Amino acid sequence: MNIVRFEKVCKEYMLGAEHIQALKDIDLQIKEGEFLAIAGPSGSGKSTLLNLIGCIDIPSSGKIYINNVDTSGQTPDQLSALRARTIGFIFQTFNLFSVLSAEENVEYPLLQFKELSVAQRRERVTKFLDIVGLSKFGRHRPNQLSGGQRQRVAIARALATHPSVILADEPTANLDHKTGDGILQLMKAINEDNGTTFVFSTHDAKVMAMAGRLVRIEDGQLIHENAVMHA
Ligand SMILES: Nc1ncnc2c1ncn2[C@@H]1O[C@H](COP(=O)(O)OP(=O)(O)OP(=O)(O)O)[C@@H](O)[C@H]1O
Repeated sequence: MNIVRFEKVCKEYMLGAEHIQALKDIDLQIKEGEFLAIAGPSGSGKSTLLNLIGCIDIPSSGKIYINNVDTSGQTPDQLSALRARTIGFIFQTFNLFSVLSAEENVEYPLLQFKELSVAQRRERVTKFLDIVGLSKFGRHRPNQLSGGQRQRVAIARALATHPSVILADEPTANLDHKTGDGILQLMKAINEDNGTTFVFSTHDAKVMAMAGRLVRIEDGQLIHENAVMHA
């Protein structure tokens, strides 16, 4: 099943009087269970594309379907509910709450799901901190964790809501090579073990090489796609 479908999607920004065409006629389909990299140089449109998939932003024209739901017909409230239930986010700067412990950071997005009991929330927190290898660090605050550990907390937080797809905007950009490698390996293992769909942007060739599928973007256009044989 397609989790994401873009049909002739364009995104324009106005910068003063200047018209910036950030994305042009993007046609893209992302299937359940993919481990997909979006690669391209700085300014090519990777973040814009991820923001549109994540319903953080809306297209100037074209259609975006998430789980076969046409997002163009949705109100801002409906879009934010769709986002909360369907999309997990991982950021290059981790974006954890510094005053909350690792456990509390993972629990935070679950607080809006009124159908979950306290026990069910705790169960998910324990499960996903375990999956990312941080069972012993639940009480630590972000400033008591390394960069790689912080990104692992962010991955657990993204997984906790059981999203259809996890979007990661340059998830290794602020990590040294070895730590970044570990984060990618972890995402890949979660993809293989649980079938979680990941879409991540990168301009790092080593990160691209780990993708199941690579989508290249340049000047706001998809230039070619290929399956990565050794992934
Ligand atoms: N809010 C905005 N207002 C105006 N222009 C924008 C805005 N956001 C992005 N752009 C422009 O759209 C284009 C694509 O930007 P985008 O951030 O998607 O690129 P990127 O590939 O993610 O770059 P990087 O790798 O440097 O993060 C760029 O020309 C950028 O300057």
